[in-house]
Amino acid sequence: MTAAAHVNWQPAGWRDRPALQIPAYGDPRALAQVEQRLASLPALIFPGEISQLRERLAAVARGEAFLLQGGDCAESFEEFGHEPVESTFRVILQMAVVLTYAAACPVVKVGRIAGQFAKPRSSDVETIDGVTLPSYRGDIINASEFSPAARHPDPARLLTAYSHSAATLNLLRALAQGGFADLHEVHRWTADFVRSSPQGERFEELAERITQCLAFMEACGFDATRAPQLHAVEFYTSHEALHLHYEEALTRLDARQQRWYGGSAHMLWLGERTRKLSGAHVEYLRGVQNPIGVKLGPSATGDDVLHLLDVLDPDQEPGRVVLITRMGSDKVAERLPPLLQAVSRAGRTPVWCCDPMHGNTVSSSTGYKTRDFDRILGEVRGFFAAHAQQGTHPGGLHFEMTGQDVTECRGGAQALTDEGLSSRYRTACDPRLNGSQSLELAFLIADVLKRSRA
Ligand SMILES: O=C[C@H](O)[C@H](O)COP(=O)(O)O
Ligand SMILES: C=C(OP(=O)(O)O)C(=O)O
Repeated sequence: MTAAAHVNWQPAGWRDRPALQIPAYGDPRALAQVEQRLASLPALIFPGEISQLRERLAAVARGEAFLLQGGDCAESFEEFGHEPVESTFRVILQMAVVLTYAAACPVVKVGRIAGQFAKPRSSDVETIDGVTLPSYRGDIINASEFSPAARHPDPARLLTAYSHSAATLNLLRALAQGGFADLHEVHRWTADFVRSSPQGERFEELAERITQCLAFMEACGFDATRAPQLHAVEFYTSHEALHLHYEEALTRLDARQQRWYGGSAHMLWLGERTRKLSGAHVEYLRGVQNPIGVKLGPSATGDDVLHLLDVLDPDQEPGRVVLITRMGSDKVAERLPPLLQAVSRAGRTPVWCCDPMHGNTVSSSTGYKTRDFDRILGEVRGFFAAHAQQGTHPGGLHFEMTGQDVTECRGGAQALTDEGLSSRYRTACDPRLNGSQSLELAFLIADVLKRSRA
């Protein structure tokens, strides 16, 4: 958006629009105090980083790079600590290495992390054994425990979300820049529980080839100390911009460019349930400079997408919008091509990204929300096939995943079944791929990506 366009935009402008999925707070004064406090704290990210990510995404849109976005469905205050952050970071690194090696193209790494605390829900209430309470909406709003006190929206949680995000980001910056992500350390990235699995062994072979390549190049005189790309990675954060009180309070004006930016994450996305043109979420997101993701489910039409692009990206800026399609494995072949055609015909070149998680959620016979590994892979294959047919660029993938050894999605080489789900089902909301399933998927997708780029 040009600087002039901001004349008609203010961070609080969303308040005049219907704001879906944000609960009413019982004590508006307490909420306002928290907002004031947040507004006085430093932004978590800086405008230069946003510009850099926009450049990287522009390369993805041109077909010169690939986007990998992944992380928790919902981050949790209780599970917070070094281990969950490091394990997710290392699996994203592993997946990125697998994809980079196969497709010989740079992978832009974006975590659903350091702020993914608000969840849109299908129903406002949950009923258990005849008791009805407000739904759990993510730790920034209420707690998942099923009691009236826990489900009450508490404004103090916004401050906790901010401090958890700041600490997570601090760790991510250290992991990305401080030696852990050095390509010479590639052998150390595999978690113990994955190491002896077929995908762990396959990764070890790849790591060995990379190590040999580095040794060969260094023997030929290549000075690795002068190649910063080998020693550190760029890692960006993202979350759904759902809780607009939080987002507004962290919005800052970049004095140099006279443009607003969202200071809570590098990339923000608009959810499938809040993408109505006249709604508060679109109004907020149109005014910030961050790259904007837009979730598109099976009901989205070509016109819906074009109208959203007109509002969110009126100047057709490279790297501004990432269209994240989540159709379901059974619908992707029918629903995706009309969107690709409409957008191409309009001469638009957004990043196209596939979220194979949210259209593939089912209930297990044992009462858990789950997703099947094969259907996840099926949607990814359908995404690549639709792009190949339409001549558009399949730019990236978006996963709900964790580096930990959870049992939330069925299938994969681990052959998790309904009965196995209960042993380590820990998600606060939707089922995630575990570290082993994520790596397995990366190897399978690497083959598809390689063919698509060839
Ligand atoms: O992550 C996405 C949504 O918040 C989630 O799928 C909603 O789940 P629900 O349908 O159980 O509310
Ligand atoms: C809520 C999410 O997705 P969607 O808006 O696609 O349902 C999500 O990615 O957390």
